Amino acid sequence: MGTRRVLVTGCSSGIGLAVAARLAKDEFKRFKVVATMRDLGKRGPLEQAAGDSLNKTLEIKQLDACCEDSIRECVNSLPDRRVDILVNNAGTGMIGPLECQSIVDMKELFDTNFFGLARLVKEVLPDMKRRKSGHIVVMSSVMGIQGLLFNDVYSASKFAVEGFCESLAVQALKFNIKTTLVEPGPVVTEFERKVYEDAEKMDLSGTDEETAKIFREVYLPYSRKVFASLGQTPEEVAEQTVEVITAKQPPLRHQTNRLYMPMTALKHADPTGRLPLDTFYKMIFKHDSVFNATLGVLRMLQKRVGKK
Ligand SMILES: NC(=O)C1=CN([C@@H]2O[C@H](COP(=O)(O)OP(=O)(O)OC[C@H]3O[C@@H](n4cnc5c(N)ncnc54)[C@H](OP(=O)(O)O)[C@@H]3O)[C@@H](O)[C@H]2O)C=CC1
Ligand SMILES: CC1=C(/C=C/C(C)=C/C=C/C(C)=C/C=O)C(C)(C)CCC1
Repeated sequence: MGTRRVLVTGCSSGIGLAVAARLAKDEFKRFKVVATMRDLGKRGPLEQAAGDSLNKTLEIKQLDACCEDSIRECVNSLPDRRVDILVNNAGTGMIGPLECQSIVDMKELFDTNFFGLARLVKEVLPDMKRRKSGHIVVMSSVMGIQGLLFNDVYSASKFAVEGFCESLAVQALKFNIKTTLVEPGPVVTEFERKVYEDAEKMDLSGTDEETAKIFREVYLPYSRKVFASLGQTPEEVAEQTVEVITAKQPPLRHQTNRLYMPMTALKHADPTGRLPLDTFYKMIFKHDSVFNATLGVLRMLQKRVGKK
């Protein structure tokens, strides 16, 4: 197989940056990376991470996932408009009590996380179909499989992403186009910094005192603990994304964090939904005993399997 052109979105930081740099530095030089970001003023960290590969196996282009014209302009600028692999990574987070979040902000989140994907796929799919080859790789989340309290809107956006890809994958396969949803658990990136910074500043006067207290005193500290104990690096997620891209038969879904898998497995273990609901309830509201015990078990597992 010759060199494959990979278009990655959201490369100014985090997972997108790590994926673009990792692909560009591939020891077998299998990829030509088109690393995109909406604000080229933020290209510094990627240029640094790309090192010698910059302007050789990696080029940086402007692309805003919320703007069809910018997507078209970027794809039109590529020889034959050819994108062999799309890594749809651009996305943002949002946490907090629903009553404190505006519909405008929710729509903005969906505009990036869901409609951004729809715009990108609409742009590259027809050419992939004509060529009868391609791979659509999408940065979803464990929250695309399973909701988490105070992540209602973010989780909904990732469920939308999952439904979209699962539906499209069947038709795509008919044209020899592969689809993969990469599903990371917590990853230590700007994403984490931004959501917690927003949460600290959040005006909680729109909700009742009990909910505000649960968010501030239970959810925030515990979820931060989860990031600290289970959080992966963007490089770990990038490594697994490359494995998915180079697999002979790429999976439809790939969870990157083995330590988070017991959580997502609950969903499939009980179709009534009671098991994950009751377990999460206990972990959160009876956290002193159950939550700490769970973290203890996960840490033990972590030592055994290595942090993956
Ligand atoms: N971090 C985590 O815990 C997890 C993250 N994910 C998913 O991984 C993906 C990457 O997130 P992560 O690397 O962690 O977070 P970062 O905040 O570090 O990176 C997000 C990237 O998306 C870009 N972006 C946001 N909006 C747009 C847009 N409209 N057009 C183009 N680019 C845009 C950001 O650009 P800019 O700098 O301009 O804002 C940035 O480059 C997201 O889809 C996220 O949902 C999934 C599971 C866990
Ligand atoms: C609070 C809490 C949890 C937190 C999970 C977190 C914080 C997951 C974050 C995932 C992210 C950030 C995905 C991004 O797409 C658990 C472990 C489910 C157990 C129940 C209590």
